[in-house]
Amino acid sequence: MTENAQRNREAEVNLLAAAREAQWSAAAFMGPNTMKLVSPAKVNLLLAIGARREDGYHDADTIMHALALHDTLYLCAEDISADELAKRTAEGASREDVAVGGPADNLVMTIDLADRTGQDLAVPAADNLAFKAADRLSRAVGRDLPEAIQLRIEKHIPAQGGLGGGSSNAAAVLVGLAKAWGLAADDERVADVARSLGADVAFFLHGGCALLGGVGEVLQRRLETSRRSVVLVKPAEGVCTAEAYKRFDAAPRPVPQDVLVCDLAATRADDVVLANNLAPAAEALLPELPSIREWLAEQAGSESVLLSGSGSATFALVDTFAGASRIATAATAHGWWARPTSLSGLRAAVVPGR
Ligand SMILES: C[C@](O)(CO)[C@H](O)COP(=O)(O)OP(=O)(O)OC[C@H]1O[C@@H](n2ccc(N)nc2=O)[C@H](O)[C@@H]1O
Ligand SMILES: Nc1ncnc2c1ncn2[C@@H]1O[C@H](COP(=O)(O)OP(=O)(O)OP(=O)(O)O)[C@@H](O)[C@H]1O
Repeated sequence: MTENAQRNREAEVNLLAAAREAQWSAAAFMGPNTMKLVSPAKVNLLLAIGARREDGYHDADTIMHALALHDTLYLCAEDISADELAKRTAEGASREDVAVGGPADNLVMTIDLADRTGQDLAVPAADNLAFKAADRLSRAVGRDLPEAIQLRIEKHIPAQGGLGGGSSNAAAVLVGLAKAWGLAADDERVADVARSLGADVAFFLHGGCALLGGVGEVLQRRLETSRRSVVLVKPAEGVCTAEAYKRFDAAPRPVPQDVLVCDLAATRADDVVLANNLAPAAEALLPELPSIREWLAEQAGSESVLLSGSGSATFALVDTFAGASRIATAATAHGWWARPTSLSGLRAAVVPGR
């Protein structure tokens, strides 16, 4: 094939992909039963890990703050006939984007994951936290009639960044299905399922800024949110959260007591002194992380820079969005993924007016 023909072939493929995207967006925007959901990222302003418990999890005091950076989800749940369920279940058996769950294998879910972060994240539907959320909620409320759920996830939050993307997607699905299934917004079964899915999921039901205890899933109280800008910088590699905790156990180091006392008493996000005692363990797993932290500290001052959760995203708090954008542009030139954003009061929520 000549170079030109090759280029034309690639252009055709891109056009096809673009047309498919446009078709999906149009369907999503026009479908009367399709809900649009916002699914924000988070950073941990404080992460104070304590002792390892019997179940392998660690006690944790954490202050999480939602970001304006978010994934967008489109969710459509519809009743189907038993024949249709059987047909879709049979078709789905050989497809990675389809998973079947519910108390009577009655729920067939299709997940279309569009990764906009450049990572090309591919997660089989059955492993997607969004599916696990739907499956567990349907069991918790005993929905056993044939049902189909179509979910589109447009990802802007990089995975394995310590930014809680998967957990936030799960929370958004819980919120969307609670609405579709006529559950009260404060139905305890929604909160219970959230806590069962992972340490970070419950936070996203509240969003904004909050102090959490337990293993990071028990809301203690809310803090006044901040309006500061944020720049996120992440190397190509992620950090596996479980690995970071394992490394932490080899040499546990507490957050300094004076910082902990100050943070546990803080009522405003702006008063929180940044601290994360999981950071040394995560940084030991990924040698590029200390270089990113040092580079960011030169740009924004070391007291404003912290690894988020188990990483691999490091964030810096900056006073202006222009400042965050300037640093993000410079970080991109180093080959890192970087985004300017801001702290926000967002939570996992249905976008109204659709
Ligand atoms: C690092 C943080 O993101 C900070 O917000 C969280 O602590 C982790 O939240 P997450 O990703 O929702 O974590 P999960 O999916 O619940 O747990 C992943 C793994 O991390 C470890 N883990 C997590 C939370 C915790 N308090 N103690 C732990 O030891 C466990 O090995 C667990 O198997
Ligand atoms: N909806 C989802 N979005 C992203 N990742 C998902 C999702 N469902 C399951 N995963 C899996 O979870 C892994 C971690 O993704 P996630 O974005 O939640 O990481 P994280 O930012 O480190 O999370 P946390 O801050 O909660 O530890 C991914 O590598 C992927 O295999």
